[in-house]
Amino acid sequence: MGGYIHSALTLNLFVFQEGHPSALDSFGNMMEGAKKKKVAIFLDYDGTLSPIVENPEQAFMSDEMRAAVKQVALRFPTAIISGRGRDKVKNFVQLSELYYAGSHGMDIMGPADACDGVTGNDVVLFQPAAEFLPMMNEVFGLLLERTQAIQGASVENNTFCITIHFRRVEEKSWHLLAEKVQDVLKDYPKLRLTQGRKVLEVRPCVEWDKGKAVEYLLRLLGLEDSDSLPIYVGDDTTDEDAFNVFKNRKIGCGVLVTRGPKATSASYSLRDPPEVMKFLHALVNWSSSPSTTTTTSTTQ
Ligand SMILES: O=P(O)(O)OC[C@H]1O[C@H](O[C@H]2O[C@H](CO)[C@@H](O)[C@H](O)[C@H]2O)[C@H](O)[C@@H](O)[C@@H]1O
Repeated sequence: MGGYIHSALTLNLFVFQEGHPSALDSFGNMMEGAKKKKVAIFLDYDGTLSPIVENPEQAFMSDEMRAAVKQVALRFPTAIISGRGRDKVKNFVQLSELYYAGSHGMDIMGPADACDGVTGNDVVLFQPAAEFLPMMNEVFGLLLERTQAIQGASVENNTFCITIHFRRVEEKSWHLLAEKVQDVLKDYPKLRLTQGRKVLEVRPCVEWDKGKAVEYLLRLLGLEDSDSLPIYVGDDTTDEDAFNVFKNRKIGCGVLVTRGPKATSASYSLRDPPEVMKFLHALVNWSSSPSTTTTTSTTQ
């Protein structure tokens, strides 16, 4: 019996890898069409640049990863697109050369020197759910209060999104936690509940997600045409919104970070953050190779 299950899993993985080859093994193919194109890089944070850990406050990225992202950002317009609050993810990444889209893309900021006529500090570019801020703070307080009795549960304020973590909650209490969250939301019809990796997330009912944030940044950077090659690397269900933009518009390359087979709209895969780092190094080497003539966006 165990042998059959093992063979079935191996077969599933084989089928997945056929459809979503490794972005490292297929790097040449992936970048073949990119010569003379304007490349832009979009990176998710948790599970992509940093490992998934029990305590979300300790999801640090390594110095090597930071150095790799910095090298990429010096060569291509680069953005971090995260479910975390913008300031929080920026504190983890600690690089000023990047665009940051926090709260699943609902809080977009650019480096001042990349924004017309602005010098000095970072510039907030777009907040499609700005009016929800007081409501989000109110609901954050209620969720903290109503879930505090559940051992291991924690609530994270991600500005335009509230994340309820259950990674450290006993499985038998997951249902109770979900009920408590739904109970709070009954009084807030303008908020909706989504799910990520061992988290529930409360978001405003606005038509905005990581995919919309990527489209916004592509427009801003003048990278919407077929002369561009945007690449998005992410590991979570929320990253599928960005992969779908590429798939529907027939542009770019989506790269899913996963150890096992998953339903995805990405075209390529990588196994874990160490492989993501190798991929970033490959991009840096590729941009420096003599046969590569990349065009840099004028707004970068
Ligand atoms: O869009 P992302 O940058 O991937 O952010 C998504 C959520 O990531 C964080 O939670 C996840 O990582 C934690 C640390 O490894 C882990 O403990 C948790 O179970 C994961 O879901 C972050 O804490 C959330 O706020 C983000 O929404």
